Amino acid sequence: MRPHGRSLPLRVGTRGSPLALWQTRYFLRLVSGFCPVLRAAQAFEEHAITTSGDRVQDRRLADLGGKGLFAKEIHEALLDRRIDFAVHSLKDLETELPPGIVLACTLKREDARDALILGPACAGATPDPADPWGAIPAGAIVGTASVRRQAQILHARPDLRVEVIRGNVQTRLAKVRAGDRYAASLLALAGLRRLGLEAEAALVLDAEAMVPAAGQGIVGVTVRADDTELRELLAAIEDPEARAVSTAERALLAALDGSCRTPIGGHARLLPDGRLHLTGLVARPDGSFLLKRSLTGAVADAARLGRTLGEGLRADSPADIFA
Ligand SMILES: NCc1[nH]cc(CCC(=O)O)c1CC(=O)O
Repeated sequence: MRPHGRSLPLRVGTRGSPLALWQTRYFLRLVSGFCPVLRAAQAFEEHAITTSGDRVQDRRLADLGGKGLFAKEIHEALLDRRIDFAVHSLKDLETELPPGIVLACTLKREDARDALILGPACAGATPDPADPWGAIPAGAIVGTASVRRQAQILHARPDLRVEVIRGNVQTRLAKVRAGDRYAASLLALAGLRRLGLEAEAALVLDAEAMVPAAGQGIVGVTVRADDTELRELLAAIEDPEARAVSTAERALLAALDGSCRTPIGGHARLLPDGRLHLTGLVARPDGSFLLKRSLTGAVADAARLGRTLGEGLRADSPADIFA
């Protein structure tokens, strides 16, 4: 397959962080491996785009009401035809895309789990998978900007304090290592692996102990809905398993319709028998309420599975969570 009559280079939009650029190059390797015309040195042009989310320094995205803050400027560039497609961390991409933009493909998932990062205050403690929080001293500060991680930590360890930590993966690791504020933090194992920083993880948290975010570890590519040529090309490199699990997870998220202030987790996996197993979590940010449930169903029903689980979780959560 080749993009007929298309002028090269194809322009790919991405955020500018080291992880975003890694993901973009990974995607470009995949497409060019599939399409010989795109193997030429000048076939692609990277457009690093600073998003509103990147400008947020010290606040929680939740406090800015910001769904889609990491993608707004990228969507605009796509609709304005300044780029041809865009590469995203799926977990940062809102469930409802702007009209005219589609999620054209999802790439093979990297590990979806969160990793525990321990600073000098936890030195000497040997992390125990059976008691993942045991290595963190009583009353210590855990740095995270994610209400999902915050709620699950505080539910397990109400004595801990959570403070916002921001910046890209490397910045956050440096802040924990400095040891002057945060005793520990949590990061997606996927990001650490892709940046060659997996050794920074003291422990990988089981997806049941710390339910990951919907789409975590999956790279998604968006294009204009009317760009049939690129949609076809991208469909060819789609990973069907990543599509199935992300469809279930994103339908769960959409059904819960939480704001960014609502701690929500969603994680699906394929069972050996080929069915889809989806776990969903809803909580209060302070961890005083936490509801976690799972459902199993057919891959063909991924969206319905997510919606059903989401609606059930919503119905059985106290009203203040969705207020
Ligand atoms: N919100 C930031 C973000 N978006 C995607 C990843 C990691 C990579 C991924 O989940 O695909 C991260 C960092 C983190 O949560 O540690």
